[in-house]
Amino acid sequence: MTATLIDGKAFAAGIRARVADHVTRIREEAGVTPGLAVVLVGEDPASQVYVRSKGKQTVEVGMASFEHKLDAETDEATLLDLIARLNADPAVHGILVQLPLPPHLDSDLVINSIDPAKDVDGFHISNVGLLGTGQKAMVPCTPLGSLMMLRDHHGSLSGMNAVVIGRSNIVGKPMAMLLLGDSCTVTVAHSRTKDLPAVVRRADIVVAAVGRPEMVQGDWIKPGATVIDVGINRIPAEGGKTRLVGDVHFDSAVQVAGAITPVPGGVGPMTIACLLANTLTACCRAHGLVEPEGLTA
Ligand SMILES: Nc1nc(=O)c2c([nH]1)NC[C@@H]1CN(c3ccc(C(=O)N[C@@H](CCC(=O)O)C(=O)O)cc3)C=[N+]21
Repeated sequence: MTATLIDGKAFAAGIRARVADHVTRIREEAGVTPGLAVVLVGEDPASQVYVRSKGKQTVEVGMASFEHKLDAETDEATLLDLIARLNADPAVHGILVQLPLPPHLDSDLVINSIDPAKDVDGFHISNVGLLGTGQKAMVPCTPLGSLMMLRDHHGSLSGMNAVVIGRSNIVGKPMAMLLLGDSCTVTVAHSRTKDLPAVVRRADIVVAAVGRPEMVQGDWIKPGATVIDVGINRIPAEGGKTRLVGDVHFDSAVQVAGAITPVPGGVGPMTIACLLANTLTACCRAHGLVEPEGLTA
């Protein structure tokens, strides 16, 4: 038996269509256009590609896109000054500072200087605290997109055993909070976890977010489990080319799992779709407008 493929690319297109509808509606009813500002420091080529595709999709759903590219040597005061201006700009409802920042910049300080109401990444300490206590927050995009696919596939997640592999602030920890919020029994595994394969074998839901290409093997997966592969790793391929793989060894896992997300075309497109959804949500909250349904946690 082979697993059902969870098509993140198609799912994300559906979310963008719903976002676009709601954007039209609030423009007609309230004369408001949501705006997303993306700040990129330095010239990492992968980041540039990613920022360009976010900008394009932002415009496609009818929102305003503001891109700020600063050179790699930008000092902290200059970056904080830009964030202060974006915080004060009524045309900007969402602010994303592309991570990682160059090492001379303190990313915690930078993120915590963003107005929490505009923090569409959900990385500000206020949003982390709100999510952790079950209050209305801006929810990090990758975990939110992963949760949407899980809810869509299963209906209720209540009582399921979920194992999150990875404890990062951007994926592992918020993913664990969201799964707990949906009444899963959650285990957060990481590089020091003893007998990781045995821990993963207990899971009805596996979320792999470690950043190690193809680490999770098919024989670690409980038959019928749902596997969400958050990894996006570029590895060498034949003929001097490269290819994208996840943190899960897809060819072996697909034989055992009940459902699995592919890479590319799984979590990645959902991350961007949720960024747009969060920007719309932030805009609606800022203006006291009706929020779109089913696009938040
Ligand atoms: N503050 C901040 N927030 C982020 O959300 C953030 C960030 N910084 N820094 C960089 C990472 C990376 N990231 C991706 C999102 C979508 C795809 C994506 O759509 N990938 C496609 C494939 C793209 C390709 O072919 O290269 C896919 O998986 O199908 C990839 C990477 C968001 N990030």
